Formats: sequence, C-alpha cells, structure tokens
Amino acid sequence: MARRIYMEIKRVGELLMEHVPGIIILNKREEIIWISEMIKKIYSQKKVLNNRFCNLFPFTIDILLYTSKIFKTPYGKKYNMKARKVVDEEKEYIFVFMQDIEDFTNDKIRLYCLEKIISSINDGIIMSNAEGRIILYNKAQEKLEELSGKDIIGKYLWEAYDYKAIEMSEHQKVYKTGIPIVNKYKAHAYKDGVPKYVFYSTYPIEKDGEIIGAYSISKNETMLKSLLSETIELKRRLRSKKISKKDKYKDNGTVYSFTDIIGDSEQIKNLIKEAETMALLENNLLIIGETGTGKEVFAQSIHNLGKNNKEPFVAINCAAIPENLLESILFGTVKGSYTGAVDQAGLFEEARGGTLFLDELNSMPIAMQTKLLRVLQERKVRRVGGLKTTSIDCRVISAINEDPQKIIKEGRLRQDLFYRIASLCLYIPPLRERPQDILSMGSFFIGKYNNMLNKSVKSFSPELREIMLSYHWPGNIRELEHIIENLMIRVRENEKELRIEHLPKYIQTRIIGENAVGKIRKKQISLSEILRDIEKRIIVESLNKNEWNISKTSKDLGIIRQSLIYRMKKLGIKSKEKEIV
Ligand SMILES: Nc1ncnc2c1ncn2[C@@H]1O[C@H](COP(=O)(O)OP(=O)(O)OP(=O)(O)O)[C@@H](O)[C@H]1O
Repeated sequence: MARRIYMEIKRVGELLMEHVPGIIILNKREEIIWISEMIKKIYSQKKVLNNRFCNLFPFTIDILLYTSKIFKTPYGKKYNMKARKVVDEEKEYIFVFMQDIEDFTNDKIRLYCLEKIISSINDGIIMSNAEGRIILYNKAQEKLEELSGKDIIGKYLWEAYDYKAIEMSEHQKVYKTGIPIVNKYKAHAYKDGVPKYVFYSTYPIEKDGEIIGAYSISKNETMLKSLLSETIELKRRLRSKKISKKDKYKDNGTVYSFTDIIGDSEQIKNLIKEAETMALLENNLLIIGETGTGKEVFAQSIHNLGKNNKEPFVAINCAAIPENLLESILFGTVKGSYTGAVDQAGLFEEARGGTLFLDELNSMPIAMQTKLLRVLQERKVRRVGGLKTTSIDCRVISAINEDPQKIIKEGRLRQDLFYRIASLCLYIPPLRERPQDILSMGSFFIGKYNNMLNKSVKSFSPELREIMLSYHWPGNIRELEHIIENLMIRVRENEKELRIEHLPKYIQTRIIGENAVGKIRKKQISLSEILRDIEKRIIVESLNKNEWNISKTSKDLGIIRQSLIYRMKKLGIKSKEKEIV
C-alpha cells in the first residue's frame, strides 16, 4: 500500500514539475522521500534522500507552510520556497516548491504576468493582428462595450462589430498607414440598440521595422470626466494668471500667426491673403481641410491678426470629448446639476471677446448640434442645470475635415447649423495638391530637427524627393513632419542627405509601395521597370552607404560579390552614380 501511495505521490510530483521544476516531497517526519531533477542538480541524491529537511535548509516546514521564503544556495542562486501539505489515505506528505527567482524573466512566466496585468487594469485593451482578427480583449474592454472576450476573440473586427465595410475598421487603417489615431470618442458596439461609447486611441504594433497589428486603449469615461474638468480648470487658472510675456501670444492661448505659416505654392500664398482679409471681419468662419492641413494654424493666425487679438483664443476638439461632457464644457455647469458638478463657466463664456475654435465639428453628435445652433441663434448661453442666461460675445471659428455637402447629405451635419457657422469659408487644399509645399515644408522640418538633434542635413536624395512628391500624404503636414522626424532620427551625424533607407521599413513600404503602384496604374511605367528601378535604387543606396566598397555592399545586401557585380552591370550602375544619388 505504502509503495502504491509513494508511486502516486511521485507521479503528482512529476506532473507538478511542468509548472515548478524544483520539488521536494517529505513524509510526515519531514524526511525527504523524493526530489525532482532540478533539486538533483543542487544536491546529491544520496545526501538528500531520507535526510531530514531541517538538516539541509535554514527554514522549518512550519514557516514554509505559512509563508514563502527566499533561499540562497552557496553559489549565490536565489529560490523562492514554499510548502503545502497533502493528506492521502491518512498518510501525510509535504510538498516543498522551489521557484527559481530568475525564472520570472522566462517568456512563459512573463507572458503569464502580462496577461494578469492586462486583465486587472482599468483601461480597456483590444488588439488585432495583420488580418484584422481580434487576438486580445481584456476585462475592462468587456465592461466598457458589454461584449464578451470569449465570443469575439478570433473573430474579424468587422464581424465582431458589425461594420458595414472593412474600411470602417480603425485598427486596419492604423495597420495599413502606421499612423496612430488618437483621442476618439465613438461607439463600435451596441447593446440592445444602445451605443456603447468609448474614449480611445489606436496605435500600430511595430516589430523589426514592420507593422504586425494594432491595439486600442480605451479609457473609463467617469474617470475621464473628472480629469477633463480638472484640466479645463487648470487652463483657466493659467490663463487668468498670464504667467509669461516672453512668448508674444502666450497669454491669449495661441502659438501661431501668419508669419509661422510655411509654403511656397501659389495656393498657400493666396490662401494666406484670403485668410488675412477674413481676419478683419467678425463673421463666423468655417475652415475645411483634411486632417493635418493646418486648420488650427490658420484659425490662430486669423485670431492674432484680428482686432480682438488681446482676448482669449479658446479651442476644443469636439471629437475628443464625450457627448454628455461636451455640453457642460461648452455651456458651463451649475453646482449640483450632476454628481461632482461645480459652478463653472463654459468655453463660450471663457472666450468672451475673443474666438472659440470648434475643431472637428463634423464629429459633434446631432443632438449637440441642435443645442449649439440655438446658442448661436440666440447669442445667449445657459449653463447646464442653471436658469440664468448670459450673452455670448465671441467669434466662432469651426473646422471640419470632410466635404460639408457630403456630411449634410448623410445627415451628420445640420444644414441650418452649417449656414450659421459658415458665413465665411476657407478651404485648405491637401498637401498632395501643392507639391511645392511638400519640399519647402520638408526643408523647414529638416532645419527644425537639425537644431533639435544637432545634425547638419542639407537635402533629400533625388529618389526620396521623387517618392515624396508622388506620395498622397493622407495625414498631410502632420504626417510629413512625422516622416521627416523619423528620417532625421536615423540619419548619421556626418550625413548631409536624407535617403529612403533612413526610414523605418513600414514607412518605406507605405510610401514606396504606393508610389510604384500609382505609376503602374497611370500606365506611366511597367511592373518590370518598377522592379528594376527599385532594385537599382536599393543597390545604389547601399553602395553609397558603404562608400562603394563591393565586399561591404554585398554583405549589406546579403548577396555574394559576383552577384552584386552582375546586377550592377545588368542595371547599368557605374560609380559615377555616386555623385548623382
Ligand atoms: N502651413 C503650415 N506651416 C507650418 N506648419 C504647419 C502648416 N500647416 C500645418 N502645420 C503643422 O502641421 C501640424 C498640424 O496642423 P493643425 O493641427 O493646424 O492641423 P489640422 O488641420 O487642425 O488637423 P486636425 O484636423 O487633425 O485637427 C501642426 O504641427 C502644425 O504646426
């Protein structure tokens, strides 16, 4: 019988070894009856078996049953030790577990710990892979969207969220462009027809220069509400103190004026002239332009040229604020109107005498648009929960990043509100329609990062310039700056020219791929020419990088010398190209 139980206990020990490799089994008299392979590496089996535990270790079993202890071997290795009692057929056994502390750096354990952390944090996390399948959905996200991770992990995003088109998936957008989408407030999930709004940002996951997926972090709205109120309160206090006069515009809430606007194209020059005229009028103004085209830059410049430029410029991004909070932020609150509400002026009151800039107005929910329209018509505002009305006395500049006619047709922008906010209209064309500005702004950003990073870059390589001119710049100037920043980080201190190879791989694929496909589509060039062109470009870039040393270049490209020489001949690469690239 005893033998059977011993075999059984030994089997349990072996099974447990999968999880904790260091196991010692003791009988009731605390004599060691079995040890795992890992313990055999520390002590000789002869010395250990049948010996009493207290002869070998500095702790009593009673202590280890009660709490875990760190044990240091004579060689300096540390183990975490704990004990558990097992009673079987009235026999008592004690299992002592020894966990290598450094094991915590093992991938398996690290992964386990990360999973624990992800499931216990307050922020919602959802992650998808390259195909758009959901691979992670934590508990907090379940709470926010009232969906179950069990049901949706493994599904495509568009299946899980019932999107009408794959393009509606922001994760896929981020995966394809590599550009994060930040501070969104939107509902993707619906419970019994009720939208589950979440406040979130989506980021790409980059590994070895390639994007392999995307993830979003969603915030808890209640917490966010109090944070936002605090931020607004802080801003107000800062503004009222007018801390510094060093920056010429600091005390009115702006940083840009027309002199900061860069661009050599006729379009931008005309636009500045148009905007300068509009600055002298006091009508409400609508600025239309894709994301990152400089709508806020123009709005601030217009304010600073206007006669009320000493008064505040107050900006709010309508897409970033939860719907029920937007109303209190714009119109203000009266103490007690909801839990935690204080007597607080809204932004309309804050902007008195100056300008209120409503960015991404097209994201404002329709119900809120109705309230805004009423305020603009009556030119009076009433704080949430209050009875008293206050006259409003500010210029309203709004910005939208979509075609107004289209969103009116789709019912996302009230037509009457559009007429109210768009007495004057300024349209900023996308960067791809003003190629001259791509280069002038590019040079401006080179200068900016030369200063910041202590580098002395002078220009773009001809290849890079060509690619930049034919890329379609969906993120406009913001994206251009992001790309130049990436180039400038990677270019070496002694280099004078930015080249394609200075870009991370995922950006290269994004901009080169599109360039090539664009040319093929326009039938300007055949696929084989494109491939030849890319091959030539990569080889010449690498030759330049390696100062035309054939051995170094072939190593760099991962091909043998002979193959490199053959390809150079085939592609007509001669060393004179050193000067032209
Ligand atoms: N003409 C310009 N000259 C200099 N910098 C510019 C110009 N246009 C845009 N920028 C820069 O590009 C970035 C984006 O500008 P801005 O925030 O004004 O764009 P936006 O159109 O308001 O974007 P969004 O619609 O996403 O709010 C800023 O860093 C700004 O400094």
